[in-house]
Amino acid sequence: MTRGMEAIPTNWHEQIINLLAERIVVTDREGIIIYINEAYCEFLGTTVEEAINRPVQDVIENSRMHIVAKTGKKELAALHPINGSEMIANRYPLFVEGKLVGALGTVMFRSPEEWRMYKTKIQHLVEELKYYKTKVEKELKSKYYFQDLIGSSQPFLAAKNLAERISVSNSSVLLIGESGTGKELFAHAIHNHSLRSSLPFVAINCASIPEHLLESELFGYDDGAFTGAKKGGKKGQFEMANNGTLFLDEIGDMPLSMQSKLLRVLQEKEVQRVGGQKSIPVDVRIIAATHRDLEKMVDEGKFRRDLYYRLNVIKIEIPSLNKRKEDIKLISMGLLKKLERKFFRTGIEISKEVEQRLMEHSWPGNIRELENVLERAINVLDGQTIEVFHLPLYLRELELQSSNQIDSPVTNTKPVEKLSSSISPLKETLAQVEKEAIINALTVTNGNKQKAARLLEIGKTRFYEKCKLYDIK
Ligand SMILES: Nc1ncnc2c1ncn2[C@@H]1O[C@H](COP(=O)(O)OP(=O)(O)OP(=O)(O)O)[C@@H](O)[C@H]1O
Repeated sequence: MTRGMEAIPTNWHEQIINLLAERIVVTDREGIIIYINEAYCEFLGTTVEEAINRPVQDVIENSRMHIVAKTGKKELAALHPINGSEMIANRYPLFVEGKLVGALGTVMFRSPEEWRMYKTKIQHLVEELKYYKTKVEKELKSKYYFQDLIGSSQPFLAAKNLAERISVSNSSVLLIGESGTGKELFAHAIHNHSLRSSLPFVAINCASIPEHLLESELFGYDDGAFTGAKKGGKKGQFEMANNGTLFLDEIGDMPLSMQSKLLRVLQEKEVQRVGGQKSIPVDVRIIAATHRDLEKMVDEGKFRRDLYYRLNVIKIEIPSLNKRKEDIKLISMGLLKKLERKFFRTGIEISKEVEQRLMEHSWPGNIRELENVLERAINVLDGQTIEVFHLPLYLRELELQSSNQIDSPVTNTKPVEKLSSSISPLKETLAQVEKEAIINALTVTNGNKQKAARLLEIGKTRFYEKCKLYDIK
């Protein structure tokens, strides 16, 4: 029995070829057309007789067939403008007995209508893909640069200069600083200044992920690793950050069991997905951050010493805002510019008295708190100048060191009756102060209860109880 092409009668060949691709052209190595079908010629407004034996670029506008016939490199699904339409062309080199002899070209769509129909069908898929691509790019891209880090005080510049200098190295970085001092901003800037800047920057907050999910978040999981696991498994943050930077925020809050697993990955430079057998190599630069005293935690057995040494290759301490008060004005100006863009406003200023209050407050929530204070002020501001009455209560009632605006008990001249009427039972006053402190802490932390509890230095459970007591949502 005959098998293969020999079984097909020769006079069928042309029809079969034409059915496979309505427009087809074949050239020799020099790009001279040796075959072109009628459909193609009709579309080009020529005839087979006129086209044969002519250089392909003289017959088909924008053709690259002569190039493929020379390079031997195929070009698939290339956009090819012909007669004002964008056709999709495939160009293949032809090899006979291992020798490049010419090229074969096909046009994938038989008419612009056909292309349009197809295009409509795939258009929404393309748009969906574009949407997810931008989303992923945004999430995996670091947003801040060193020029976004405002401050000219000596301790801040020392931290910033050190961070800039060590950006290019691959060593692990440990950022230490109170909440809201800009640790995340530093991490972004270091990545953006490094050789990995065009590669992913993945940030993970170790405190905000429930302990039982942290492992699969970091290392991913394989198909069927646990009930509810996504089909086909899921990449972990280590794999997502491959070749780039992984920012482990709040590393001090990582449970001890996870610390050992993290250490293993850092030592072996490979991850194993939850429920998986395979080791996946990863090349990731680690930037870790915490507001906690890791050395003390190590001494207390709450943080692994070996992991601490591994992370603490380059330590950068970011000064808290009250240690660089000379930066407050500059930072406020920078934040106002940012907020003006957000609120579509211009020319906002702060009054001298507000400036003084900003200088005298202790800023437990650091720059995040300052940002929230200014944002709140803009929200209630009708004119251009932020005045004291635009500030939150705790700043309005701040006792100024260098002014006599608020009467001190010694110089107080209010009548006794007036004074006694303003005095409430101690229990009530204390409750009021407690309530305000909680509200302020929540303002400073953008409503993050865990962080607020930390600022107030009370446990989470007590914090929640107090919120319930004072009806704070
Ligand atoms: N030097 C700076 N110049 C301008 N803005 C800053 C600076 N540092 C921090 N910020 C702003 O302050 C806010 C808090 O910064 P960031 O989130 O980086 O702090 P953090 O130390 O990581 O806080 P946390 O420990 O609570 O996560 C952000 O909105 C950031 O834009």
